[in-house]
Amino acid sequence: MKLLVTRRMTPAAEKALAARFDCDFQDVTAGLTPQEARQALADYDLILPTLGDRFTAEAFEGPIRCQFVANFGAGYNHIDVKAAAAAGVPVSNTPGAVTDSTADIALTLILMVARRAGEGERLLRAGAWTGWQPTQLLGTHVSGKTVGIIGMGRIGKAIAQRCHFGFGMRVIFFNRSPVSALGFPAEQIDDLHDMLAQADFAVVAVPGGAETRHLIGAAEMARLGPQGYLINIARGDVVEEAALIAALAERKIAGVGLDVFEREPIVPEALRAFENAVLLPHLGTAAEEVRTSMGMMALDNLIAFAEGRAAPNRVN
Ligand SMILES: NC(=O)C1=CN([C@@H]2O[C@H](COP(=O)(O)OP(=O)(O)OC[C@H]3O[C@@H](n4cnc5c(N)ncnc54)[C@H](O)[C@@H]3O)[C@@H](O)[C@H]2O)C=CC1
Ligand SMILES: O=CC(=O)O
Repeated sequence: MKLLVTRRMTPAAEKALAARFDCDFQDVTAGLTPQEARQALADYDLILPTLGDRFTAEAFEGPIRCQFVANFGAGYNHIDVKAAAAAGVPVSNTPGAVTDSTADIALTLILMVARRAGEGERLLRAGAWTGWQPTQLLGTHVSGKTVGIIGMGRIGKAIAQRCHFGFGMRVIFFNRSPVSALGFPAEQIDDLHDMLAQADFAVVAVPGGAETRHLIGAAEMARLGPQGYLINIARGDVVEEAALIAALAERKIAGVGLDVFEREPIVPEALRAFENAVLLPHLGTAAEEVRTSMGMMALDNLIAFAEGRAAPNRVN
């Protein structure tokens, strides 16, 4: 079967994919446009896409040869999975493989923004460090503070674990359905605004898509308050970027740590200008082993489909 892999993968993942399927590895950095996605659906039996490839409803409107789309990544908001199902194309993702590394990046952002690490490094690299001072670059102590997690799924739980066991933090969370048996103390709060008002660090870990678009806007940042930090490792458009820029300018929140942006790879100049904004280029899963595991998981789904078995991570 002919498989389109829309980006280059790790050598181990490419080797495993090429051993099983007739692969075209696209050596590009830009994602597929809806027109290119439509062409790919017409030309290939199988597709392994990733975020940035725009498999919109329009992409599924043309003639379709493709029988299975195995997304490389946990988030699949770039694929219209309802349109895919209507066109008879099953879609899978790679949950679990991404969990620990993405939780680690959330903790990286919490620590960097609270302890002003980016700001300190910029100062040092600029040759402006004059030596240790008792009152220089004073940040916020993370241990013992309250973390409020929005979306207590796989990644949310892994973040909560790290915060509880690693930093002795109080854990509170908001989730659309009840969550139990976490194995450590954590309080579910059903009102997002109430939860934000209690949080020192609010961490966004919900899936992207129409339901969560701009879930965090001006009103939510006002609830977090001038001592509160906002962290987003989920999808950029869950946080209303214009409202975030206004909140930072008006000092309505203490700072922000972002791994994701509304219009990646565009990061507004206004956002880049804030010293209290830590900005990472979507590094959540950027570790060799993790990207290989993601590739292997996508491959497992493709093999299951090709052998007539149920794909383990089907989402539609
Ligand atoms: N920065 C990065 O590199 C990465 C980002 N991600 C993003 O993280 C997201 C979450 O991943 P997982 O934890 O594996 O997913 P998951 O499906 O295990 O967890 C999502 C949680 O959010 C909750 N939820 C969904 N909609 C909600 C809403 N409207 N309000 C409140 N709660 C809601 C669900 O009930 C679930 O508990 C992915 O969909 C992806 O977009 C994932 C991996 C890496
Ligand atoms: O953003 C990455 C993903 O796996 O989703």
